[in-house]
Amino acid sequence: MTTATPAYKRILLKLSGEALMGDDAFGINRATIVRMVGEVVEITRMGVEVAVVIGGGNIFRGVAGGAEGMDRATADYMGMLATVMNALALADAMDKQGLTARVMSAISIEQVVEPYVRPKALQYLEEGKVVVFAAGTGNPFFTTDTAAALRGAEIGAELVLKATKVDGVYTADPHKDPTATRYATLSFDEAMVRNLGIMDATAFALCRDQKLPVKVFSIFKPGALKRVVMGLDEGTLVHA
Ligand SMILES: Nc1ncnc2c1ncn2[C@@H]1O[C@H](COP(=O)(O)OP(=O)(O)OP(=O)(O)O)[C@@H](O)[C@H]1O
Ligand SMILES: O=c1ccn([C@@H]2O[C@H](COP(=O)(O)O)[C@@H](O)[C@H]2O)c(=O)[nH]1
Repeated sequence: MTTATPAYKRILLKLSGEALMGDDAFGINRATIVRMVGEVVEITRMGVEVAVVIGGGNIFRGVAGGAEGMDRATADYMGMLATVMNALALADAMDKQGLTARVMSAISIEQVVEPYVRPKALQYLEEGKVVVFAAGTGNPFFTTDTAAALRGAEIGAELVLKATKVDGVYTADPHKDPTATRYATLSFDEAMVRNLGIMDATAFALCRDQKLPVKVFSIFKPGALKRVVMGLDEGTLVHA
């Protein structure tokens, strides 16, 4: 364990699936996942208990053409399965860097990964293992951001860290509007009223009701994850 004192004991890290692509058009970029896991290793060495919810955009958007015109719920199950693939890749990369990771799935595929059982997840976290939550909430019509809010509340995380491609919440999508400016902090109500597309309203509402703050930051900025965990000024804080 390093001497740096973290500001949080237990966190829920939401990793964007699209961030796993690195500069590739879809899929998982090996160097990118290795680098991201390296940052997770650093914060676990500080004694922080880490649970991860992984998105599926890197795989699911790659097959979205095939899902066009499909029944929405069926397409959503495909999306959830994509997150299981990402979770397996992430846990494998974690194991290779000396972390003990356990993947828990919200949908039952027991030959592949163990099912999500809350007391078991809590036990793993207390043992210092990283828990990777796969398959989102297990329900169609939701997102992995909502899964992050849900699991974060269930495990008693002190903060949800949304690790993404942008370095915070902007007045508009910065990829579409170059004049957009970044908030240092804002409330859940402001984020919902202004319809800021960084997270869906269901996720924001759940975090607001559970008084679970969210930090949005760039996973591409080296050291940013550690800075957030240290309580330093990084990204955007969304609060109740
Ligand atoms: N107001 C805003 N501030 C910042 N980013 C925004 C905003 N509105 C939309 N975005 C977009 O949201 C994206 C972040 O969402 P991200 O892709 O991480 O989410 P996701 O859909 O949860 O992940 P996944 O790739 O796993 O589906 C940014 O890349 C940015 O383009
Ligand atoms: O609880 C959930 C979580 C996800 N989905 C489906 O999976 C894809 C990928 O998740 P992202 O949050 O976009 O990374 C999502 O588009 C949904 O289709 C779901 O149905 N339920």
